[in-house]
Amino acid sequence: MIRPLQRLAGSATRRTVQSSSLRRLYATGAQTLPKSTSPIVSKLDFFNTVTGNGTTIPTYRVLDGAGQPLEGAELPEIDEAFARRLYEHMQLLPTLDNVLYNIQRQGKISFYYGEEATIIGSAAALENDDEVLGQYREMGVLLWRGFGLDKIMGQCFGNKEDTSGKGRQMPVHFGSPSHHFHTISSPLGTQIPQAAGVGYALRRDPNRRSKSIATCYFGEGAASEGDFHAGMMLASTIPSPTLYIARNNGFAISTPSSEQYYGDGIAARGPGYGIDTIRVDGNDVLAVINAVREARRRCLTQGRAVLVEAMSYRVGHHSTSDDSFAYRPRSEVEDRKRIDNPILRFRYFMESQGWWNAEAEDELKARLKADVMKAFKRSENLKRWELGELFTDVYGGEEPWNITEQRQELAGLLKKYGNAWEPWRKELAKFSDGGESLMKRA
Ligand SMILES: Cc1ncc(C[n+]2csc(CCOP(=O)(O)OP(=O)(O)O)c2C)c(N)n1
Ligand SMILES: [K+]
Repeated sequence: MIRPLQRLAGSATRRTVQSSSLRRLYATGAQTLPKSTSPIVSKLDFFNTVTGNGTTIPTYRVLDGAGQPLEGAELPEIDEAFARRLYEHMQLLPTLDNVLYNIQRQGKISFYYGEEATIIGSAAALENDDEVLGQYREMGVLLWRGFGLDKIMGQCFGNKEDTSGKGRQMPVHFGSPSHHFHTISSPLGTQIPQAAGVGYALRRDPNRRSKSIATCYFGEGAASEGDFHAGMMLASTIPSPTLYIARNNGFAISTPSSEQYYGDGIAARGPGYGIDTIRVDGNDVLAVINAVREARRRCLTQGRAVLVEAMSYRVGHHSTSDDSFAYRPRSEVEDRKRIDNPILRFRYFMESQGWWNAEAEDELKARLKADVMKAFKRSENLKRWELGELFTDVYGGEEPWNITEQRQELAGLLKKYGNAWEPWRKELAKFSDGGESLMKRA
């Protein structure tokens, strides 16, 4: 009978034999452990930064705050016409923002909000038929692709110009198959794993393989959703040409990014998934163009995902239902507008090239405002879609029984209460917030 102690001694001997044979295997260079390129170290050392030594990931920029090239920076090759096109589109966003914001205050549409150098710079660096899956601040991509102000207004009003949404979506939830712009959905983060699927579909399509990529925009707040990690995992393990652009604008409504994550932003997560990553100054339109062009090139040549984190600051309120001065000082916003304004920075650059002056600025601002107001006035009077459209376009073939039932129920309700609706809507419009607080109480 073997006593426990002897059994232990016996297994210890076996372990010794095993480890010496392992030692021989290692000595001959044989790989017996899961594949890894990790070097072996004998120092007990924990880490929590990507770059090591406690330093954070750098931010790539080419223009300084005064619009002058940084020493050693390579600017993208752009001519005057292209620079003007960039600048006009950047200026168009705040113009639209102001008009739509004021319309909303009169209760005409639900809400609107926007951003500039990151959106226009990235749009300019993509091909117009790259698939785009946005969050809700990427209207500039559509404008860059020629979507047009009438279509923008049409979607916000839900009128007949809104040919894909047919008034069934919230304002600024655009979608346009012909512009390769997938419909925005309100739940945060859903587009992130979907984009990995779109990228994979492109890779499998013989006509689009190595030509088109999927581009996915999201905020640093959305990156806290589980869908972010699911998307990164998918794009990294089932490789696809998917470009992730994280817009880090410092706030997710009232949550500052300092409370959103404890690590080094969103960029630090890329290497964890083996994804090529860069952090770029999102207020430097030329740096964004360079970074996104190179990211796109990598997506296509490697057939793999790339992550770009664009750093900026949300100077506007989150939306028209938000008063951001409740959670950040007005002076902070004013400072950022003054010190780090993406439009102004590019204007300084244009001026230094002799491509822009005060006269051109005045002309542009007047023209953009007139264009936006014209589109707004036209849109206001256009007919809207029938309510019955609520039930179309989801199911092909015969209408399912439950949809028929819902359609009939709505018809009954409209018959009974339809007359009460119009005055109620007018009542709501009298409120400066479009009746939102009243609805909340109801
Ligand atoms: C799953 C989900 N949770 C919460 C919300 C409410 N919500 C809408 S926008 C938003 C903030 C998003 O912030 P971020 O992703 O950083 O984008 P940003 O608005 O700053 O561009 C929140 C919490 C939502 N739409 N979906
Ligand atoms: K954000």
